[in-house]
Amino acid sequence: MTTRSKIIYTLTDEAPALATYSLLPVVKAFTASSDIAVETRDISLAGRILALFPEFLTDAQKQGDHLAELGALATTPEANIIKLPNISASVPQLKAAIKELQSQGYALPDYPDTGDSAEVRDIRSRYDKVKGSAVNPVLREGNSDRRAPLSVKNYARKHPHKMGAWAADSKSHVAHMSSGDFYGSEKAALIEANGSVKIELIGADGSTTVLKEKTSVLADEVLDCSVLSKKALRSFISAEIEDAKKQGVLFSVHLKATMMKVSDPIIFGQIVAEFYKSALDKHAAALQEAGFNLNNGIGDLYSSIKKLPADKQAEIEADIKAVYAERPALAMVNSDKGITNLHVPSDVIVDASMPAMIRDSGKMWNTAGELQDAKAVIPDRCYASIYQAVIEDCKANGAFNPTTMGSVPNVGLMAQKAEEYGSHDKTFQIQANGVVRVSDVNGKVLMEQQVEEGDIFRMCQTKDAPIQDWVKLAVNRARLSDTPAVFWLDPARAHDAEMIKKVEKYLKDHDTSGLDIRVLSPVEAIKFSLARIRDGKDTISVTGNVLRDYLTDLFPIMELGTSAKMLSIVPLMNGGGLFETGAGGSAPKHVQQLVEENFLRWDSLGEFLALAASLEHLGNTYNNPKALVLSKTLDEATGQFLDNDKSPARKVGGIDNRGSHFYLALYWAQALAAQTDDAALQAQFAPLAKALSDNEAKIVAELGAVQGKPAEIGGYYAPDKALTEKVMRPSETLNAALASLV
Ligand SMILES: NC(=O)C1=CN([C@@H]2O[C@H](COP(=O)(O)OP(=O)(O)OC[C@H]3O[C@@H](n4cnc5c(N)ncnc54)[C@H](OP(=O)(O)O)[C@@H]3O)[C@@H](O)[C@H]2O)C=CC1
Ligand SMILES: O=C(O)CCC(=O)C(=O)O
Ligand SMILES: [Mg+2]
Repeated sequence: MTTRSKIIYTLTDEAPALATYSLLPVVKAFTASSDIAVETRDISLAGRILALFPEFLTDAQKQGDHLAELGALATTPEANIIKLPNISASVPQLKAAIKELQSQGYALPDYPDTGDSAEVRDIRSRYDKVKGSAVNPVLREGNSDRRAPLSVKNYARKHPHKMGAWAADSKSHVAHMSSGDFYGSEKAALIEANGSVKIELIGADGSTTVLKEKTSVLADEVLDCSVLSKKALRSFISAEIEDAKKQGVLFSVHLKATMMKVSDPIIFGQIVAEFYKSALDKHAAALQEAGFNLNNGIGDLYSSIKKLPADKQAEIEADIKAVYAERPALAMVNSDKGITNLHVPSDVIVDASMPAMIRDSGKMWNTAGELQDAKAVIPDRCYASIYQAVIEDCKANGAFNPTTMGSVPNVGLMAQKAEEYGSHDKTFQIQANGVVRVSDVNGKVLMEQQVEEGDIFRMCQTKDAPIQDWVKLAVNRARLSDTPAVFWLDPARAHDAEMIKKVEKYLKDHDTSGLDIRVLSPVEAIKFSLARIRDGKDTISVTGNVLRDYLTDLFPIMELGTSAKMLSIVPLMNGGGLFETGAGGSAPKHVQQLVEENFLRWDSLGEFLALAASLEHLGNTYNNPKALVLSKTLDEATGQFLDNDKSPARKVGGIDNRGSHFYLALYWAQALAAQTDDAALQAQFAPLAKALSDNEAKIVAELGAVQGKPAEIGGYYAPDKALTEKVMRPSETLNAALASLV
């Protein structure tokens, strides 16, 4: 007898949420007889907003805080969570979601841009809890192991995606600052004993402002702090705008304004300010009156000026247009709709956008909808140089070849909000010139930074237990896959220098005999890894939190065409499992395509891989042999799925996400019918395998018949459940076959 064990499947946003309407019924039907409960929790942006404001909602509208519940679960050995990508909302997205919910009858307060009353501050601080990357850091109570399983790598070799050719004289390049950035100012401190630290600004006038009263610290953790100078940033941007114009390349900006939700919108805002300087300076007073916020992008200008008189609006719009004539051409997000790189801070996210540029011959889209060489502005030097190294490699050696290239899996440090991605509550835009001091409870100054008004100060924490776990994970991976592992750490950064000492120390806790484990700076590490992948060889990247994010889009996008095909496991430090699906995001473009032509090109391979890993974990932790049979057969089904190339096509006419789920169900049922480890499962699934295979043509036709026409799902952030279910489950024959199982 087994204990009834549970898998939590998360409900998120955009394309993955739509795909769930079709895939989850398959998962539930297949697991129902195996003593496995599959439950859902809503961590969508809309769901998280509703959970914030119970007093504004009717009883029927109220929603519990599922994210907090899962965050607590993630610290227990029982956790078994399948986490799909979710929206990390910028302010414009947050406002759009609020507006949509209000229109659906939820009496939520508006997001307050201005105002300082206690009530306004309370509302703003509640909304700020769902802003940016607010889900992943809560659930990620472990480090990450992201890789392309062999079957997926073999699939990519057999069915290579398109890679744009690279020209040796490509003008594309990365532009970064050479001083005044976070990289240049980083300081670090190793904490000796449990306690807390205080962050204060000592003004040049002698005044003291407490920036953060108390930050708890644990013995042996690494603290670091750094500053990005507003002045240096502005003069860097001004020079790069000139240079882009001179070279005739597109100007584009690549930040992580969603995950770095405090610092990067400010950097983005400064770039907007510099680019549109003449028009913004001229209309400064009117724009202030309209409530325009630079950090929300130039799109916010267009929506805020609607409040101004028509002639003023027209004047501002004309002056913005005139800017485009003087400035270099901007890289476009959507040239048909006139959406530029500087419209919204969440449209161009560095982890996905730089690899896409590299995949597309190093080019980005211009206003005519053509590809053109670009200057990719990544202001801070901490990680910018790795992309320049890839660009140089492609210029010298041409595009990478997916049929022959090796792989770069990643072991990433991320537990307990490690490094930059946990820095938001310790990041401040400085209000006056002076010195920021970080001191302990005895008043001993641990670190200090000279600052000027407008600079961004940030402090990060990296706990020791996660570092030890990360080193262990790296050694295990290197051993299991017999592959060299490289720690990407830069001795010139104060934080990394501390990390190198720890890595050297903790490697001694493991048997590393016969393993090739190195520590290289990011630029050396990427050069080493690139040379090896060109030779068809694999190299494990062992990185901190940011490079984990960047590399797990970069290499998969080059190797597999998309990071959606990645296996993405987070062994939680207290024994549970978090199974992320793919390594990419929630693909907003895909929703648009579904709504316009009832075609969803979302690839759920990441979900299939995560589910197999989750079932295996459940089988082992709850001694449930049926779960192990389900896992093994799901793996076989996924192999078959890849062999027969049943991934969604990109355009109407081929099978889409729903069709791909049908084939997974068919192959999974066939594998269950063929296995002999569990006779009951075999007997149960043989008729389903027969029904699905007998009706293959009919089901594919039913699924195909709906394509090519608009689909109505009744919302973007909070689609209507009944309408969406109808859209996502259009095959009566498939629905009836699945229903026969439960
Ligand atoms: N784990 C998480 O929760 C993550 C969340 N995000 C969030 O996702 C949102 C969008 O981010 P963005 O930077 O645009 O990156 P995305 O990864 O969502 O999208 C970039 C492009 O990648 C392709 N893609 C991604 N996933 C799939 C898939 N499963 N199947 C097929 N194609 C896929 C699509 O390209 P094409 O259409 O050309 O095929 C897509 O347009 C943001 O809110 C971001 O914060 C981002 C990363 C991780
Ligand atoms: O949490 C987020 O906003 C994005 C996460 C992400 O990009 C990743 O983990 O790869
Ligand atoms: Mg990412």
